[in-house]
Amino acid sequence: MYEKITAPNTGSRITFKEGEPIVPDNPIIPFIRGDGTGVDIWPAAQKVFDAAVHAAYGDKRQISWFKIYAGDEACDKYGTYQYLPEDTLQAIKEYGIAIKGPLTTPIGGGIRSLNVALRQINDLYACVRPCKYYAGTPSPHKTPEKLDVIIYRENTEDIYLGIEWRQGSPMAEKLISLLNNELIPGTPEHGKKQIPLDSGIGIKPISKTGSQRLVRRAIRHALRLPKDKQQVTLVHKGNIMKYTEGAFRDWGYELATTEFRAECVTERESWILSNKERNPDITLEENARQIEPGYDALTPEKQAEVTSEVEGVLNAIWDTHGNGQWKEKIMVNDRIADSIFQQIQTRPDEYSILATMNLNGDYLSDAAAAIVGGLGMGPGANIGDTCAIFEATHGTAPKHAGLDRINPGSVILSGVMMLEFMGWQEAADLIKKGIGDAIANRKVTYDLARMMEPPVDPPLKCSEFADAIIKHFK
Ligand SMILES: NC(=O)C1=CN([C@@H]2O[C@H](COP(=O)(O)OP(=O)(O)OC[C@H]3O[C@@H](n4cnc5c(N)ncnc54)[C@H](OP(=O)(O)O)[C@@H]3O)[C@@H](O)[C@H]2O)C=CC1
Ligand SMILES: O=C(O)CCC(=O)C(=O)O
Ligand SMILES: [Mg+2]
Repeated sequence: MYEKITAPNTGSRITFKEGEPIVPDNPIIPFIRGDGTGVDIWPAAQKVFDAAVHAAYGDKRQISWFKIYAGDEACDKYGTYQYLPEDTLQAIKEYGIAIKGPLTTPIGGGIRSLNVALRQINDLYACVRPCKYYAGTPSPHKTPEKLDVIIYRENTEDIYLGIEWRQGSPMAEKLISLLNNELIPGTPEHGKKQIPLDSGIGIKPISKTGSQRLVRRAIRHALRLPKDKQQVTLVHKGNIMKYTEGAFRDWGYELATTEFRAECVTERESWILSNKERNPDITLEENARQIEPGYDALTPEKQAEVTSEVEGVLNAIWDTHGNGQWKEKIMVNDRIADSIFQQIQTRPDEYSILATMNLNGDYLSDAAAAIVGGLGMGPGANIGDTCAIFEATHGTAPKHAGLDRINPGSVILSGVMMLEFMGWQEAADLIKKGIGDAIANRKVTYDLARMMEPPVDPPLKCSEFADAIIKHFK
């Protein structure tokens, strides 16, 4: 049934029920080694995964690895330009959970990005990237231990839809003409704006369905966190782009206050409720004044809108959320994208889950990883309703490829996420302990070694770091 690969002859498939995996004791898990530093990272990571599963479960549980191909390795095996063979797509679909190393984005035509293609083909709509500090990890930040966030990044639309036209192409010219001559003049709020004729054009679609399914997963995750981390922040640039970024925020709030009404409170609702808790006789108008900066400068219509919002909230949730009950709920708030970049630096402990659209989440996940030690410490998962692919935040880091020096930490921590997703918590915990203790004992690769005080010299090789992690299971 496959053209050039054969599944292991031991083990069985992981299946999904209502978005959750059902995992046998001997699952078959496809893996893609990856390009560039994938040659160094994958063997190191696989060694750690196998050792952890064996240490946690003895012979009772075991992963049967199924090698599948993408990127340069696929071209070697399947032929020129065969970056993403049908065999690979079929195996991922069939076995449900896969893990991969980084893949080079080919320059030129064809598939825009193999990594993005894998996420879109499998509808892996949530890119989940936790950034948590391991004690002893060197960081450019003074208090990196205060950052413990999980980025939930929408993974299929926004710039990932990749709808663009090159400057000067007939389609770009046609579209600009349509926009300048019909659509912009036909929309009074656009005034006399015109698109310069020599523009390239990119389209950034943000759908309600795509936004809400991402936020749904983020809220469900928040429900599983300890009480003090039960918070979801909607990240957007809605002050500028109201119908894409602003809509993402609005749809997020809508979902939180309908589907998760019993479990959630929004930040604004919490202000309204606490105003009344502090002063039970507060008028609706005074309450509105306290939640809306510049209330007195608003038009009477706008003031009436805010007052009616206050009344609506009190009528709807005072009984269920008032008198401090809201403090037990998941707090849903929102922050403007540029502000959240400084907030994770200046007030890192005020955030938990950051739900973002695609591009904002791409930037934010590298930035947050930098605080906790860099791209060598940035794991990730791409999750859909019937499939999940685990992979690091970083790319192929080509200048380090084949030198056995790169930090395999991100792929190893992506494996920890995979084991947790499978419910194999004991094995995941062993790896986390191993990484934490190795770092605390200054057993680190070059990237962390150079930032340590005093620097670690010589640093461990990539393969040696894997051994150090295993040694520190005990
Ligand atoms: N999911 C994926 O597979 C992704 C693939 N890519 C692709 O990867 C290729 C290279 O992209 P590039 O922009 O160079 O970004 P990379 O993330 O590959 O590397 C940039 C730099 O980050 C540091 N770094 C990356 N990985 C690690 C690691 N494991 N341990 C320690 N440090 C690390 C290195 O910094 P230093 O040298 O200073 O130590 C490296 O030079 C491109 O083709 C890109 O499209 C990019 C992102 C994600
Ligand atoms: O696929 C790529 O080239 C880039 C992907 C990326 O940057 C990411 O997933 O964070
Ligand atoms: Mg990225």
